[in-house]
Amino acid sequence: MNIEEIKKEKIKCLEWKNVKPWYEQVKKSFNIQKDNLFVDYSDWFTIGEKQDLTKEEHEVILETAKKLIPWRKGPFNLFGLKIDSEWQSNIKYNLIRPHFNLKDKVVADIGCNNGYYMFRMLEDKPKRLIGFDPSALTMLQFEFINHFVKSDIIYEKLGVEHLEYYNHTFDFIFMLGVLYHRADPVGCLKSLAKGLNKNGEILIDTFMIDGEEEVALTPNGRYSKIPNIYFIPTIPALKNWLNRAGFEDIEVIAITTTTSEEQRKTKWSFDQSLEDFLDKDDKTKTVEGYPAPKRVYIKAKKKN
Ligand SMILES: Nc1ncnc2c1ncn2[C@@H]1O[C@H](C[S@+](CC[C@H]([NH3+])C(=O)[O-])CC(=O)[O-])[C@@H](O)[C@H]1O
Repeated sequence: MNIEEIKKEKIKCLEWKNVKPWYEQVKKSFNIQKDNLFVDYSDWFTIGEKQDLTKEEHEVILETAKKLIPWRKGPFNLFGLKIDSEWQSNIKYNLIRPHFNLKDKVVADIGCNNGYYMFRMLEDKPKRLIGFDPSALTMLQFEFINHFVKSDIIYEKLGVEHLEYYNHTFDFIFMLGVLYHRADPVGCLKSLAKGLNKNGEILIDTFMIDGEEEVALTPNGRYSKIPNIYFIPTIPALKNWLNRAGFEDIEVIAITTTTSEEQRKTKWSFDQSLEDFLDKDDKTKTVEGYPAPKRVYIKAKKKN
C-alpha cells in the first residue's frame, strides 16, 4: 500500500460537490490572521477572546462554524462563540486523563473526529501528535480550529486500516469509539499492534455487554439507530481479542453508561441524540431492544 498515493487521492475530496462549499467557507476563515491568542486547554477548549476580532471577523467565524454543523465532538469556545457539540467530550477526556503522560511521545489518535482530544493533549507536550480520521467534515472542523491554535498536529484523512502502512510507528495510540465500527475487530487491534513501537501502549474504548461469557452481541442491522455497529463484546471476549492481537497487561480503567448529560441534542448537532435512540419506556434498552450503550475503557501494552 502506497500511503502517499492514498493521501493524495483522499485529499481530492475537497473538490467534491458536498465538501467544496464547506472548504470554501473554511478558506474565508483562513483570511483572519491572529497571533499570540489566548488558549485554555480545559473542558471548553478555548481559543481567542471576543475583543480579538472585528464585527466582520466574528461574522465569518459564526458563518463557518454554522456551515460545519453537525459538531459531534467538543465543546469549543472560539473568540467567545460557544460551539456546544452533541457530545460533551470533556467527560471522556477527563475520565482517561489520569491514565497517560504523553510528554515527548509520538502519539496517534485514531478516529480523532475534529481533534478535540488532540487539542487537549497538547498540554502534555508530546513529541508528535497525529490524528487519523477519514471524514472530510471533521477534517475541516479541525483545520478551522487549528488555524487559530497554530499547533503542529497533523490530521491524516486516513482510517485505522492505513495505520500499519504509515511512514512511522507510535509510542502511544488512542482509538476511542472506533472498534465497534470495524467488521474485523481482531484485525483492527492487530493493526494497532503493528502501528506501535516496542513497549508501545494503547488506550481504547468500545461498547460492551455485561457477562462473564466470552461472547459478543452482533446486532441485526442498527444498534441505538447506528447502522455500522458490528460486534459488542463482553469484557472477557474483548480481553481475548486483545490477547490474540498481541497485547498484554490489559487493564480495565473504567466502565460507563452513556447519559444524556454526555450526549444530547444542541443547536450545533443533528436533530436526534441519545434520548431518541433509547426505548421510551425502558432506558436500559435501545429502540431495537438491545442493552443500552455501555462502554469499557482499556489500556494495554504491546507484547514484546
Ligand atoms: N476506518 C476508520 N478509521 C478510523 N476512524 C474512522 C474510520 N471510520 C470512521 N471513523 C471515525 O471514527 C469516529 C467514530 S466516533 C468517535 C470519535 C472520538 N474518537 C470519540 O471517542 O469521541 C464514534 C462515537 O462517537 O462513539 C468518527 O469520527 C469517524 O469519522
